[in-house]
Amino acid sequence: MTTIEQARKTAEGLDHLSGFGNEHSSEAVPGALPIGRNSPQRAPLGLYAEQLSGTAFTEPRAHNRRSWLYRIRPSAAHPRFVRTGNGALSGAPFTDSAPDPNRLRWGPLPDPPAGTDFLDGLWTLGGNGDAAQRTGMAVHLYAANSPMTDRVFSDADGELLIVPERGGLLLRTEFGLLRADPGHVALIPRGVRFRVELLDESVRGYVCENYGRPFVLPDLGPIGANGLANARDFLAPVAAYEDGGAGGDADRPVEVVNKFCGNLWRAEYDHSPLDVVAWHGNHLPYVYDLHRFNVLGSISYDHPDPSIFTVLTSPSDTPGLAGVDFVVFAPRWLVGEDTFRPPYFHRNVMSEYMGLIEGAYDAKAEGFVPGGGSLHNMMSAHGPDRETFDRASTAELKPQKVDNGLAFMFETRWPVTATAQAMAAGHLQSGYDDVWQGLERHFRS
Ligand SMILES: O=C(O)Cc1cc(O)ccc1O
Ligand SMILES: [Fe+2]
Repeated sequence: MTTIEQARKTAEGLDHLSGFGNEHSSEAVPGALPIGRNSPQRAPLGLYAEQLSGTAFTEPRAHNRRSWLYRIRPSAAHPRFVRTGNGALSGAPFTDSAPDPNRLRWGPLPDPPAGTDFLDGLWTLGGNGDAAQRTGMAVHLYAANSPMTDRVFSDADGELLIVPERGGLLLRTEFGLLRADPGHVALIPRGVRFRVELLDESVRGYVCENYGRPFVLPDLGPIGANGLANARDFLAPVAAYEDGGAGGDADRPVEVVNKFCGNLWRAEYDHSPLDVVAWHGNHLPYVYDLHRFNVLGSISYDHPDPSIFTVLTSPSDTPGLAGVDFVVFAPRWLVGEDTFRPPYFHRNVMSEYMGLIEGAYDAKAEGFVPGGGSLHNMMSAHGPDRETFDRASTAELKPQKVDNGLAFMFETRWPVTATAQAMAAGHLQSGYDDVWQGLERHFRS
């Protein structure tokens, strides 16, 4: 069997635990989870007990995130980390180019050389804030064609929201296995070790690295108790562990790569750190199928603000102001009467990075393609391109199903500074401004 066939077989029919932010528990071996306490004098089955804290010990109960891991070796048993190359990955603060008020748009990342795994295939587009201050976010793209073999990654800087666009991923995490196909998203919490295997020859997608408060479901206010992303559709893994070196083979060392304050550090372990036999807690990885999103919208007139499409939000200290929102433009009906139905022209104090998972987006006739992305920074004027404006201004307003695409947005409170590599990239499109050329003067006084 090829490694892809093996990964596909493993990814078939994985068990899950459903719910968002829940206190879940799971054991891969019966009896591995202590009952009634976290730190018994001797943990069951000779395991080591270890707490992983995603929030300060003292944060309010409603925000508090931590998990208890029962593992073959404690995480503390590791050699010294040394700096390794960052590749095309970088972290906030982003200072290698000036924040740019122009509308920017990129085509997809070029295919990487053979043998590129998920970690080597990460390419930073830009971001804001400061990883060391635990504020802001980064936008990364990835393109890979090889599984992570004998190596594991963890990000101390933030949680990783992975948005596959091409090809499926099998994520082997400390908490167990998850699969993420295009149209699904996966979240790896801060500090959780994981390895990415591929379910297809070539994979590509987007990553939002969130340095700030962990993503939560948005409040629903007058919407009521249900709707948007429903909590029960978020799936955490069940416990699964590796015993020994890489792939369970004691003689194969494992490279553990840790992203810390923007840089990559590596250490060679003599065992896999994915050796958690049981766990309980709420600092957990999960997957979510974007097709499950319950899209709400206007059933009378006008185009609602896209905040109504928020899947996950990372709150700031200011109520209603997100460090970053993850927003999805999923298939939906448009029925607004006397309404310009596509996204309106606007200037926004928030900065908008958009990507396309499949198909097309209703504000752009051409040029915004799957795997590509656009950046409309703080106060930059944007909206429908000329072709879309002309079409939608004269369209017959019968009920219309928009079901030819899946787009998303990382909307953030601070301007996104693109990296120098993103500003110099061959796939940065020139002439993006032209999509708004030819919007004629129609004024009659
Ligand atoms: O710019 C965009 O395409 C995203 C967007 C969509 C929408 O429906 C309303 C506002 C907005 O910023
Ligand atoms: Fe916008």
